[in-house]
Amino acid sequence: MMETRERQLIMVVDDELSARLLMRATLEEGGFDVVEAGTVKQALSLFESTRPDLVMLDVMLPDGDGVDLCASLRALPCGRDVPIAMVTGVNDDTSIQRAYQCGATDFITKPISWGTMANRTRYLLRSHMAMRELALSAMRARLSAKVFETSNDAIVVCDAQNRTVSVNRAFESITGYAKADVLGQDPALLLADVGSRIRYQTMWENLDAGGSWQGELPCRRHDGSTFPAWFSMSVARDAEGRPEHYIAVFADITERKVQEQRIAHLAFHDELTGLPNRRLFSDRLSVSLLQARRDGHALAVLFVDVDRFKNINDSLGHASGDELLKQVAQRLQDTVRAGDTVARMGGDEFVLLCPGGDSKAIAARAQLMLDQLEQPYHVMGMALHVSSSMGIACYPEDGDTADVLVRNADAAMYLAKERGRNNFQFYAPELNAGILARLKLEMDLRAALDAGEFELHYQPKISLASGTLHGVEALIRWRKDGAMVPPGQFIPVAEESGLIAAIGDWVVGEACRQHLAWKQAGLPPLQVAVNVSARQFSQPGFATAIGELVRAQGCTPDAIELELTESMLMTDVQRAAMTLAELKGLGFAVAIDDFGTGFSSLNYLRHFPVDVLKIDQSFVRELLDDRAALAIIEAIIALARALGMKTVAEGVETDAQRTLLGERGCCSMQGYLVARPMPSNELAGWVGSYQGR
Ligand SMILES: Nc1nc2c(ncn2[C@@H]2O[C@H](COP(=O)(O)O[C@H]3[C@@H](O)[C@H](n4cnc5c(=O)[nH]c(N)nc54)O[C@@H]3COP(=O)(O)O)[C@@H](O)[C@H]2O)c(=O)[nH]1
Repeated sequence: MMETRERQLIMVVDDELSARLLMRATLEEGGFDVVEAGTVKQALSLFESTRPDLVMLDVMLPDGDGVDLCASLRALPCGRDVPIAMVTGVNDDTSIQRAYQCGATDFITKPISWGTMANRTRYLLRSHMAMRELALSAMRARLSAKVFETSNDAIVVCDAQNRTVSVNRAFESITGYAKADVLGQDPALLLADVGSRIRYQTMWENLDAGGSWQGELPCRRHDGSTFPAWFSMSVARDAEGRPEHYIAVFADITERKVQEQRIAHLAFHDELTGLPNRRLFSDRLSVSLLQARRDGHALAVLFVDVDRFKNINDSLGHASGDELLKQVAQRLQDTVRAGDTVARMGGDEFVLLCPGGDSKAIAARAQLMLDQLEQPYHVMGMALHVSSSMGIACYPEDGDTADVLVRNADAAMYLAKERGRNNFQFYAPELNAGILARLKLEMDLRAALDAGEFELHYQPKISLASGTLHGVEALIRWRKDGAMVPPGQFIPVAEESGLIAAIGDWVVGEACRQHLAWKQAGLPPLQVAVNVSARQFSQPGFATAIGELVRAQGCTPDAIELELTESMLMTDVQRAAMTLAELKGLGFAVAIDDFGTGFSSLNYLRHFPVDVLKIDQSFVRELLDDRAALAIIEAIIALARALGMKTVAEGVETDAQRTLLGERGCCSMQGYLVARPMPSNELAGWVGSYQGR
């Protein structure tokens, strides 16, 4: 209210009208505005509505006591801070005493000196204002002192000559200096070294130019230990703009620096082993390549992969796997020379950068490393025998960028795996993308078998005459990274690499297990047909081995039908005939798959103890449109009949195909018309709902 008024407002409270009028006239003439009240009641209401800057209050009022009114005004929120002058008789000591207790500011004694009244009022207002400002600045000073003392940051105040005039408690605890040690001193005594003194100079230049500065300065404590400090410096100037005080606020940022360093370390290092990570390795390799190019030196990149690491991780747990990786990392570090870099690329893959050296020297070092890596590891109380494989790419012959060298070393590592693991291979340009993809697929296949990523799907086989279900064909599937890989994409690779033997054994074992499971679940006896690869069939002792495998599962061989192809039998007819005889002797059923597509000597066929000829789906597909296809099917059916064999038509997709096959005397069929291959858990439901059509 006061700010918006042009003249200060005085409230005069007196029961005598003449006294009020006189007071009004005097004050208005003296430059004030005046409001009047004659009673306590009027005074209270007028005070609240006008908020005067000063109150002149007579002690005697008709409806109460002026001293009580003073107390009531003070009790109002807007009355706490208004000067109240009591107008009283000279000898009224008791009233004066009481009035002071009730919050009166001053006294004007009667008879009133009207000539000095306006000046007296002005003085009253001014002194009240001064008192108020004094109280405010005292409060601010108390606050500043409190902030100064309780701040967690150290505060140093220096005079214009940069002599310390004040420090707070945080300064003492951070630096270990007592206040007495530093008063009058240049705070430069805190600086840790020459470097920080140079920065201190820069700080002064900035401070003089801009009035403030922020930055890091390494400092030394009283006990000689050092710490990084973050400073905020400012200048307080006098009215003429001359520096009066320099104020430095600083914090010990040791902890923050440790955290920052940790974060920076993590960005470039592997958390498990502490080795440089892919990013740092790539940086170092790029720098080394620049040097090698400039100096005409060679360098080698060695890619190391722990053999069968997944097995260890899966069987012994991740904690053991981690421990093993840490030990591998340590051994690699122990074998490299100063200037080499060992990094972890992720998983069980490590990579080394070895500047200089010819391929002979690199080979010797690679062998040394492999020897070290092959020594037993002691993990969680166990001795683990683990080897590693290594691929090497050299600059300049195998690439001249970091990416290419690492990629080629990786490719060479796959070759080392392919060549039996626990060896190193140099990159060769013949290791092109196609070969690499195949090598990778092969490695993945090995891992898939260990990881249980294969599953069997089953396709029902039904009698064409009765519609009854009499067996299923087991077809392998690979569940890789959530997607299903069809066998056509991996069986050929499994065959070439020899992995098919292990996969084939798994298929037979799984088929037996499932046959028994369905039997126990009350399903009709379902003979399971499994596909046998040429490589399996040609293995010496195949019949005995598969017989033992089936019995080991608790099955009899008649639960299994072995599907072979014509070409398998025709490669070495005599051997094939003997193996077939053995298989038959053990009780297995045998079918010739895809019959009619390969080269068969019908003469030999009569010596093969085979139960079923499977008519290839290529003939079935053409059956209705191509007379030749129908003729071949009729011939196969006739041949089978003559030799006492059954026939199964594959890939039947339409009713017309099924009808025609039935009319021509084919015994059984399988195909999408009846059911697609399905997982074992779906088959039980399918059997329940199958109507036998
Ligand atoms: N050595 C092993 N070989 C195996 C094994 N499991 C499968 N295979 C061989 O892979 C080839 C491809 O098999 P797949 O992709 O499973 O295809 C089979 C059927 O799904 C498919 N089929 C069945 N009915 C129909 C149909 O109505 N239409 C249509 N277009 N396709 C159909 O045909 C394939 C049957 O193959 P097969 O009876 O074996 O000739 C394949 O050559 C398999 O032999 C394995 O465990 N080991």
